[in-house]
Amino acid sequence: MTRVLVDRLCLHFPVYHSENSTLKRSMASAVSNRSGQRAGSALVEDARHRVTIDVLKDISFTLDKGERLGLIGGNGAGKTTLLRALAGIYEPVSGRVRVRGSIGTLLDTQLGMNMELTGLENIRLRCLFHGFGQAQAGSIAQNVAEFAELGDFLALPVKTYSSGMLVRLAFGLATAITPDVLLMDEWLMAGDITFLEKAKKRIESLVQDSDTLVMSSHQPEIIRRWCTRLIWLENGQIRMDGPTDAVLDTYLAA
Ligand SMILES: Nc1ncnc2c1ncn2[C@@H]1O[C@H](COP(=O)(O)OP(=O)(O)OP(=O)(O)O)[C@@H](O)[C@H]1O
Repeated sequence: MTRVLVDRLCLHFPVYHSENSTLKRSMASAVSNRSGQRAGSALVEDARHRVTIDVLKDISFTLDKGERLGLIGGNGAGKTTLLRALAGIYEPVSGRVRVRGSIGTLLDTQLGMNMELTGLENIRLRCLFHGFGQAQAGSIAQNVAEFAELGDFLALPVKTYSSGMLVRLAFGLATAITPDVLLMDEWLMAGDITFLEKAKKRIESLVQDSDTLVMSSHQPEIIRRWCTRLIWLENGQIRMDGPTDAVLDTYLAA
């Protein structure tokens, strides 16, 4: 069963809006011609003289149930943007993205979190969103409370949390519900040592239980342990797609 379909996905971001800017003029002059892109550059000037960064260019792949895909590539290659496009946060400029089944995201601590509500209210809201009944919502709330160890803070608005506390809540919540497709960016590293150890154990069991995984990482040992397949992104394009060892060995040797 195909869980994820990405078909000729293209995504770009405008880098400048103002008409009379020195920055815009200097960026535009970096683009060799007005209709296209300079070889090897991500900068493009379109027909309306807007300078944009071409972040993802013609990305196509499918993922079957059970596959664990790692995204690798240098800084700015487009890994996070691709994860966000899979999560539905970014709409494709062209091409399409289809994900079949429930999606769980570990991309950003504030994603899906209402900062005005308390920790407990955020947990209940997420359960409501997933259509869970009261009993299941209660056990998820207990599970998150035990994991996050936030005590009385769970009854306070999330905007009063420190960044480490927010990570505990977001991470606990995101990992309490096992999705069909788990999308995960680099580890959320804003925690203390005890928390990171707990987080590692919890994420390992979530990765095992989710049937399909897409994760971005710069850590070869994590990639080898968790991924069955790798896509190497370079300047927003797929440079290589294949079994983990083959792609990682080529990437590390390059
Ligand atoms: N909201 C945005 N507006 C403009 N440019 C953006 C935006 N988000 C990302 N970019 C650009 O898109 C490109 C790809 O960024 P992305 O974060 O996807 O890379 P990455 O492969 O995840 O990098 P890293 O390994 O450094 O996290 C970069 O050139 C970045 O500057």
